Order: sequence, then structure tokens, then C-alpha cells
Amino acid sequence: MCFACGDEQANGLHLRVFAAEGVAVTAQFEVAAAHQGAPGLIHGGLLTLAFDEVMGSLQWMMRIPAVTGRLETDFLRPIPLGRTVHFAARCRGVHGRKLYHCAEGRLDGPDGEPVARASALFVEVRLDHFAKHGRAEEVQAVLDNPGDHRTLRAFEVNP
Ligand SMILES: CCCCCCCCCCCCCCCC(=O)SCCNC(=O)CCNC(=O)[C@H](O)C(C)(C)COP(=O)(O)OP(=O)(O)OC[C@H]1O[C@@H](n2cnc3c(N)ncnc32)[C@H](O)[C@@H]1OP(=O)(O)O
Repeated sequence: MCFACGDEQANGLHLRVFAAEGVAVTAQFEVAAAHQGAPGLIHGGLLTLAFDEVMGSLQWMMRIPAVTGRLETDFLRPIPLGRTVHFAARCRGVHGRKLYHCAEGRLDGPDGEPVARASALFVEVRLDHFAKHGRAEEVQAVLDNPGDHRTLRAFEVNP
């Protein structure tokens, strides 16, 4: 039940990520009242979470299991509640186990005002990273119902 993409998370981000041209994805995030930091504005940590999820989604397209090693966000403009942030992320390169990604967020449309940018290093891991470090019941739930994972389904597309 991912906080960024899970439907079951009442106050989650409910991010939907779509394959784009090349090793790239797009996504939208409707900023709700529950996502407030300063009065009437998005919490910066949640915006970073959204970047983490969107850039993390590239690994499904690349078929490389990976976790975030480093993530840096530039907050360019305040983002009011009730607006929609449109994200575009792409892989800039791969070196050994290291995946270098970048992303930007624009307000209210894919060509809207740029409001944030991020870059990240993801590190490839073996699948047993999750079994070894995760709590047993959630790991078992994934093993029992692998098709329930939204992101896996989202990228089941013909090239
Ligand atoms: C069975 C169940 C199935 C489940 C089905 C799968 C579900 C799949 C869901 C995925 C969902 C994703 C969700 C969104 C993404 C997250 O939010 S992931 C959660 C947040 N991230 C973490 O918890 C990661 C915690 N950190 C770690 O586990 C370890 O530090 C890491 C990142 C795996 C690296 O450790 P390591 O494997 O020992 O590798 P290490 O040799 O230290 O580093 C490898 C290379 O990366 C570099 N590096 C590592 N960290 C850094 C850093 N912070 N800065 C710069 N360079 C770094 C190293 O310098 C090294 O470089 P080279 O020497 O190769 O040039």
C-alpha cells in the first residue's frame, strides 16, 4: 500500500504514472488540503516524495529493481493547494548499478510554469533487498498477489 501511488491511502498522493517517449514517464499530482505545509501551500517534503515516486517508476520501465540512494529537489515556486503538478522524468544515464534520473514539475499542465526540479541517484538492488529488509507480512502480501501492484500493471504495454 504505497503512500505515493496506493488507492487505499486516504491522504496519499494517488499518483498515476504513464510511459512517455524513450526512457521517460509523466505523472500528475492533485494537491489536496491534506498535503499542506505552510498555510494554503504544499508541504515541500511531499513534493519530494512525488519526485521520488515518479523517478522511481523509471525502474519498472527499465526492468531494474532499484532504491533511492540520493535525491535533491529545487523548489522554484510555491505551490498552492487545489492545483495540479504535472511531472516529467527521464533516465539520464546508467553506470554499473547506478541509475541517474532527473525530473521537473509544472503547474496545471505539461507546458505550465516550472515549479520544481529534482535529480536522483537510484541504486540497483537484488529483489531479496525487499524480502530481507521489509516487514514479513507486507512482503508476503506482494508475493501472494503480485498482480495487485499498480506500477507493474501500468507498464504492461506493447512497445
Ligand atoms: C520480495 C518482494 C518483492 C518486492 C517487489 C519490488 C518492489 C519494488 C518497489 C520499489 C519502490 C520504490 C519506491 C520509491 C523509491 C524509494 O523510496 S526506495 C526507499 C528509500 N531508499 C532506501 O531505503 C535505500 C537505503 N539504502 C540502501 O539500502 C543502500 O545504501 C543502497 C542504496 C542499496 C546502496 O548500498 P549497497 O548495495 O551496499 O551499494 P554501495 O556499494 O554502497 O553503492 C553502490 C554505488 O552507489 C553509490 N552510492 C550509494 N549511495 C549513494 C549516495 N547516497 N550518494 C552517492 N552515491 C551513492 C556508491 O558510491 C557506489 O558507487 P560505485 O562504487 O559503484 O561507483
